[in-house]
Amino acid sequence: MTLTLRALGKTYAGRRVLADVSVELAAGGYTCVMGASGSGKTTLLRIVAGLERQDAGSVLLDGRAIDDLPAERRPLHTLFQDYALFPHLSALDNVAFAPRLLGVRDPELTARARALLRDVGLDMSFETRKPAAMSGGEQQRVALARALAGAPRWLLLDEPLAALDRPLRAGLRRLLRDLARRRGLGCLHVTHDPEEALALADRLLVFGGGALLAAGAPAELYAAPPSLEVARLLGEVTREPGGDGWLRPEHLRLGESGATGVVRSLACLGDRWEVEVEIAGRVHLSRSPTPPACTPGAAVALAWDPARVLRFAAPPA
Ligand SMILES: Nc1ncnc2c1ncn2[C@@H]1O[C@H](COP(=O)(O)OP(=O)(O)OP(=O)(O)O)[C@@H](O)[C@H]1O
Repeated sequence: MTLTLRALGKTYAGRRVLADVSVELAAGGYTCVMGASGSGKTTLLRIVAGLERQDAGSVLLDGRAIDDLPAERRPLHTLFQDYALFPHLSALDNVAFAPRLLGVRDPELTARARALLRDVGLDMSFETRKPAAMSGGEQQRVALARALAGAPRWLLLDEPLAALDRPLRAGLRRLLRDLARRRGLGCLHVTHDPEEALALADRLLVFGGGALLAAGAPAELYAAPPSLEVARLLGEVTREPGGDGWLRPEHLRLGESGATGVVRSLACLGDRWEVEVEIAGRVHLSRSPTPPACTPGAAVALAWDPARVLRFAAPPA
């Protein structure tokens, strides 16, 4: 089902939160939504879910407006950061909740809920456990199984992994991507995390000040962002030594020749190294996968490929 947002607008107490947002999202596509805090991402998701009413524009599924359809009748399911499981129900009963409402009965009901728990990587020991006896990652897996149980056409995800620590996040991210792809499920996923957006999305929407600033393939927007704001949302940038452009830190290399400066600091970030180099009073950031052969205070040179320099028009005054 194609999801179309047509000229959506929303104002809260005289303040415009979304302005004329139009975009068409293909069935089965994985779209991530990024933007600074307060840029209207959650509001957009809530409007699509039917939890909030827009002031202008329309939400359409396969070309048919669903604006008058209450949230529970839309073929969508929303996954929240805080899981929102029913605390008094076991994992199995949480998952069985929607199909039961739809009239599915045992033994089909239990079989279906069990299969879904298995699909999200939870073994039989979870069936009788209630949310309070589960970790955050396990609860989010149950929430995902519950979301899938109603066979939605679109999954709306509002920072679903934000409360989890890094290794858990990576595991759930892969699970989400695999489940969505295997089921041809469309996903609209709000995240602050560029790594998450780059890993999951085949399409990225970037919001700023309630408007759509950029839309495209995440890797392309990372490599060629249309503005400094979009560039920064997707990762760090550092100034071009001696110039007015910008570079991704991994494109600024410590070498034998180039712009010379002094090492200010060195840090190992696990899978990469980060070096701050000061040139003419400005600090530049260089990242590499291998340990740099320098120490703080040493004189070094920075080199870069001019084709990697990002240049942006000055923002409107
Ligand atoms: N019910 C409401 N009443 C009044 N203002 C609201 C309401 N809901 C949201 N807002 C305001 O609308 C703006 C956009 O909020 P929204 O939650 O959509 O932003 P966001 O991009 O999701 O932010 P964050 O990344 O911090 O979650 C914010 O300034 C927020 O304070």
